[in-house]
Amino acid sequence: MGWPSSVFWAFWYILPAYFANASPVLVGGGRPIDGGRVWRDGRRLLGDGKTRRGFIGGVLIGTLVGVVQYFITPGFYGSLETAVKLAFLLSFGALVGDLVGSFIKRRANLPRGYPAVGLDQLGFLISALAFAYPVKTLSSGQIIFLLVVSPFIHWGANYFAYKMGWKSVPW
Ligand SMILES: CC(C)=CCC/C(C)=C/CC/C(C)=C/CC/C(C)=C/COC[C@@H](COP(=O)(O)O)OC/C=C(\C)CC/C=C(\C)CC/C=C(\C)CCC=C(C)C
Ligand SMILES: Nc1ccn([C@@H]2O[C@H](COP(=O)(O)OP(=O)(O)OP(=O)(O)O)[C@@H](O)[C@H]2O)c(=O)n1
Ligand SMILES: [Mg+2]
Repeated sequence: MGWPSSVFWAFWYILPAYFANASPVLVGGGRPIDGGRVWRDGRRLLGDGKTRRGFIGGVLIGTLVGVVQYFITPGFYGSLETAVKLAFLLSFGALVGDLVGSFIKRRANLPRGYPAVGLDQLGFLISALAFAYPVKTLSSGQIIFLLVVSPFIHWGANYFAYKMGWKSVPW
């Protein structure tokens, strides 16, 4: 594979995780996953920014993106079943990583929405890659590429969402 094609397939592979991570901003809200509960340090388990609707909506949208991707490039996935499994694991993994990130942020006494550089941009990605690994993975070069470029895309996407009035902070 030449590098333009490696780069393309790396983005194509990770797209469900990107969608899953971005969707809660638009579809989230309502009851927080932690139900308002506090940890033994007296602070919220996850906080009000992690809602059940955002989580479920993100997993559904990310998985749906995988179905669409299958019909565009069936050869990349081999079967619809593989595409759905992969997209589900990438989406679920991304959102679990997002929850772990919030758990860590609350333990560090960072309020909801406060930036944690590294964690915010890479937590969801590393978790998505790990969950999806058993079904299909990328070359190590492609993984390193995603780790390097995703923070910039994440910042760009958040800035865009802020400018659109979808988020109250540009991170
Ligand atoms: C259909 C429904 C209801 C929702 C679709 C959601 C949607 C618009 C998905 C876009 C998917 C996508 C390709 C997103 C960009 C990739 C990415 C890593 C997103 C991470 O999500 C960040 C998200 C939440 O941040 P959090 O981790 O703190 O929770 O931010 C929300 C962003 C959006 C809802 C807007 C999505 C942004 C765009 C469509 C614009 C994308 C702009 C860029 C990629 C700029 C590129 C910049 C550089 C520097 C290259
Ligand atoms: N499982 C999720 C994840 C996100 N969101 C929505 O998406 C917004 C942005 O997500 P994120 O930046 O991950 O949350 P923060 O509010 O920054 O909270 P934290 O400090 O815990 O990361 C949240 O405020 C919330 O409205 C949601 O409803 N459910
Ligand atoms: Mg945030």
